[in-house]
Amino acid sequence: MRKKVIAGNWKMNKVLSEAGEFMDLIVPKAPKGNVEAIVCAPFPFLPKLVEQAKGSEVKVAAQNMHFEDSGAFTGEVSPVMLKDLGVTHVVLGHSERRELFAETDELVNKKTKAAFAHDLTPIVCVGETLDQREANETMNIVGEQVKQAVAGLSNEQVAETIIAYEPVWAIGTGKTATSEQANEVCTEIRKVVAEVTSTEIAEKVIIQYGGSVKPANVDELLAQSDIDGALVGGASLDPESFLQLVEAGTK
Ligand SMILES: O=C[C@H](O)COP(=O)(O)O
Repeated sequence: MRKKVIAGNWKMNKVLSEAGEFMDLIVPKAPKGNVEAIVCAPFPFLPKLVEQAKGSEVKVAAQNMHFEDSGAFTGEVSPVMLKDLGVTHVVLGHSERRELFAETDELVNKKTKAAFAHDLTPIVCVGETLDQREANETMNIVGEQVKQAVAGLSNEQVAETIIAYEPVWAIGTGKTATSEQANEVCTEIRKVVAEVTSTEIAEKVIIQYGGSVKPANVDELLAQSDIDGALVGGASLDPESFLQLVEAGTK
């Protein structure tokens, strides 16, 4: 049975003291077992959060990174730096990065390869816009994003990649995809992964759903056959709410 992975993506929120208080609250209470809790925090908080998470099963992720190891890339953060800090995961190709910072599938692929080169687990985000859904393009768009993100990876690396399906129209809008809609696309993603690797590999891949996930709807989403977790924005900012979401992953 695949484990459940609940990742809280804080986006550009909190200050260092608030981040520290959050970790103080969740680290001792986070449930163990077949669920993984990941906090995806802004870069300046990462060293402190990694320190606070030490000895626990809570993992700390970055929300982005550059694909090069080092160099003249003002304002960027490299995979080498993240690894050195003790970060274990990195969110790549979030729709806000794609939309607001012009990230392409090709760039996401370079970053995904760089993550594996430095032993970081990528959480690769894919998802369609409302226009694309209404034009019946969801499966093509999402399938293509997945194929391009994992192009050139070994089967073992694909098996280790976490894929987060986040319909853009459901992010921060309060509009959750129905659990059936979400599962339909997650099932398609697993099919695409099987096409480019094998059924065995596809069965191992963790596929999260993201988009207005909250304690009130998480159980139904996690009960779906191909949804193995959640990438949560707004509802991950409050420690009690985040703990409830992680707890839901143990059921
Ligand atoms: O990375 C998280 C997603 O963008 C979902 O955000 P949300 O839960 O605030 O809709």
